[in-house]
Amino acid sequence: MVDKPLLSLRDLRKVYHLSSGFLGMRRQELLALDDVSLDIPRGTAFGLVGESGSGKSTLARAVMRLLPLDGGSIEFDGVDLLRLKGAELRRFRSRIQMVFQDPYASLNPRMRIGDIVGEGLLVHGIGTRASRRTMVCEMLERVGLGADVLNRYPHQFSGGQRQRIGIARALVLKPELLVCDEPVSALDVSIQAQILTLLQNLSREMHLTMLFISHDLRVIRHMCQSMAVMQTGRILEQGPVDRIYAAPQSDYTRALLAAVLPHAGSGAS
Ligand SMILES: Nc1ncnc2c1ncn2[C@@H]1O[C@H](COP(=O)(O)OP(=O)(O)OP(=O)(O)O)[C@@H](O)[C@H]1O
Repeated sequence: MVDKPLLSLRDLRKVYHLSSGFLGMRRQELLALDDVSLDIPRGTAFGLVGESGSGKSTLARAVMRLLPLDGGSIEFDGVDLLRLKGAELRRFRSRIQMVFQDPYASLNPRMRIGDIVGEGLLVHGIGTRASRRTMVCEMLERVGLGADVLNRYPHQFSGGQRQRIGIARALVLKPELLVCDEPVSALDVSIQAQILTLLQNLSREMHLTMLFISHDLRVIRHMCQSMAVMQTGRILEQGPVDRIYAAPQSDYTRALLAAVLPHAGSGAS
């Protein structure tokens, strides 16, 4: 029997309303998600690629329930996420966590690392003060940082280390779904592979399901089993990564592939 997907998106629709002209009198609409549907099986990584402005971050924010939608449904572990409110929604929030693109902007500069990583545990009322500290130290160790960082501040760390802190903050809650929105694109190339390997290892050890957003097709191929290609709010094609790399269906995907992998999809292996 095939497992039900952990995450199922059906016909997601998001319209941004933009004001322009004199006193913002002219209203324009931008369709950022245009009937987006996809399924992510439990324990797999699903890649989302597309150029800047194609709607990837909008999709991520919608899954995190950080943004109201204009249509569609989000089912997580068989539950309609868009219907949840209050305490029920808070419970679900700990099961879906996010790693952000910019480790400089996404960590509060005035908070100590121990408090940043432990904040989710506190908010969700998990553990005692002492057990939260233990969980935070263990998680920091798993991302390659020692307990000596607990009382330090984000500015004392490099970009790669800050992203490790962002990963620890997300994973200390032991989520089932991890949404990674361009988690390495703000980092030096030399650091990117280390962070991707860390995410891969933790994902395996913690049985994570991942929605992995990137504009870099090489990163998607490295990390994901299936993928979708987005353009102007629509999914152009989706399927197993190997199939899309070997036989892209759309000209847009072919062009994206040709830009980074000159031999992909050309029939050559
Ligand atoms: N808050 C907002 N208000 C109005 N328009 C927005 C808002 N957020 C995003 N947009 C627009 O919606 C479209 C999709 O943006 P989104 O950030 O989701 O794309 P993206 O694929 O993640 O791009 P990037 O890779 O640059 O982050 C873009 O045209 C963007 O300008």
